[in-house]
Amino acid sequence: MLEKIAGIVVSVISGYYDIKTDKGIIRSRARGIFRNLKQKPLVGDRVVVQPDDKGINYLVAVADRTCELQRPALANAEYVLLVMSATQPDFSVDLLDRYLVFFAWKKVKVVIFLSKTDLISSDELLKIKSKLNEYQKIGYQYFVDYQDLEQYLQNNIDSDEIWVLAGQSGVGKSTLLNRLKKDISQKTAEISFALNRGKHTTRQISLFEYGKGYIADTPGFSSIDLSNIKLDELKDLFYEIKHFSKECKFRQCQHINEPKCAVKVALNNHDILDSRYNSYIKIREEIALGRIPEYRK
Ligand SMILES: Nc1nc2c(ncn2[C@@H]2O[C@H](COP(=O)(O)OP(=O)(O)OP(=O)(O)O)[C@@H](O)[C@H]2O)c(=O)[nH]1
Ligand SMILES: [Zn+2]
Repeated sequence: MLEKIAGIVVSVISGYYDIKTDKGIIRSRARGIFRNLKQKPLVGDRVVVQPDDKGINYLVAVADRTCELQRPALANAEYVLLVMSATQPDFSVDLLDRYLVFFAWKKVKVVIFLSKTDLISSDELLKIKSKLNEYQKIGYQYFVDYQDLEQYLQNNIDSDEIWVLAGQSGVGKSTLLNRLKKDISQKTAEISFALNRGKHTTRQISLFEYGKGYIADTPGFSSIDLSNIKLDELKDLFYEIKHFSKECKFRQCQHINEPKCAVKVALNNHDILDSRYNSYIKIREEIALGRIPEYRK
C-alpha cells in the first residue's frame, strides 16, 4: 500500500494540483471521480494525495469545505482582510456594513484595513477611526497602519489558516498584496513554490505562506451579492443585533415593530449604532423587494 499524505492545495495549474504537505510540495493530478461528481478540487482544499504504482501522485480525497468563494474560486478561507480606503473611493459605513453582512453570511471572519490614510488630514482620520472603534466593539478588529497590520498578520495567521483580501475596486488591494509579498520574500527566502516558477499558464489564485498559514495572492469576492440572503437570517448577520436579540420577547422577533424588542431598547440606549440598524432595515427592504444591487469589486 502506497503512503497517503494529507495536504492543502496551494495552486492549480492546467489540471495539476500543487499540494503543500509535510514532505514539501507534491504536484498531483485529480482522480476522474472528482470531475464526474462535479467536485472540482479548489485552491484551499484540504486533500489526501497518494501515488499510484507508477509513482504518479493522485489527489484521492477532498475534505468538506468550511466555505467556498467564487471569482476567484477559493475553499476554506478563514479570514477576509477587508480593505477600505479612507478616500478615493471615500470611506463609507454603508458599504462597510454590506461587506460585513456578506462575509458573516459566508461564515468568514473579517479584519479591516484602512488604506490611503496618507491622502487625508489627521482630523479626517480621527473621524474615520472613531467610526471604526465602534466596529471594533462589535468584534471587527481594524488597522490603519501598514506596519501594525504586517506584525499582526505575522503573529496571528494561525497554522494552515487561509486569508484573502477583499474590497471595492481601487481601494489598494493589489498594492497591499504586493507589499505583503515583498516582505515575505525578503524575510523567508527559502520558502518558494519552486515548481510554479515561470509556469503559470493561466492566471489563477494561489496561496503564499504568511505567518503560520497562507494568504491568497488574488483578492476574493470580486462581487458581493446579498440577494440570496434570506430575510429571516439577515438580523443575525449583524452580530450586535444578534447579541441583544436574546432578550427580545419573541424568539422570531425581526426587531421592527414587535413589542418588548430588546434590540429597539439597545438602539434607544445607543448600544447599537443608528447607522448599523439603518443598514439592517435598508438591506432588509432591498432583499424583500428583490432589488439588491450587485456591488462590483
Ligand atoms: N496614496 C496612496 N495611494 C494608494 C494607496 N494604496 C493604493 N494606492 C493607489 O490607489 C490606486 C488603486 O490601487 P490598487 O492596489 O490597484 O487597488 P485595487 O483594490 O487592487 O483595485 P482593483 O484592482 O480595481 O480591485 C493605485 O493608483 C495605487 O497606487 C495608499 O495607501 N496611498
Ligand atoms: Zn427584537
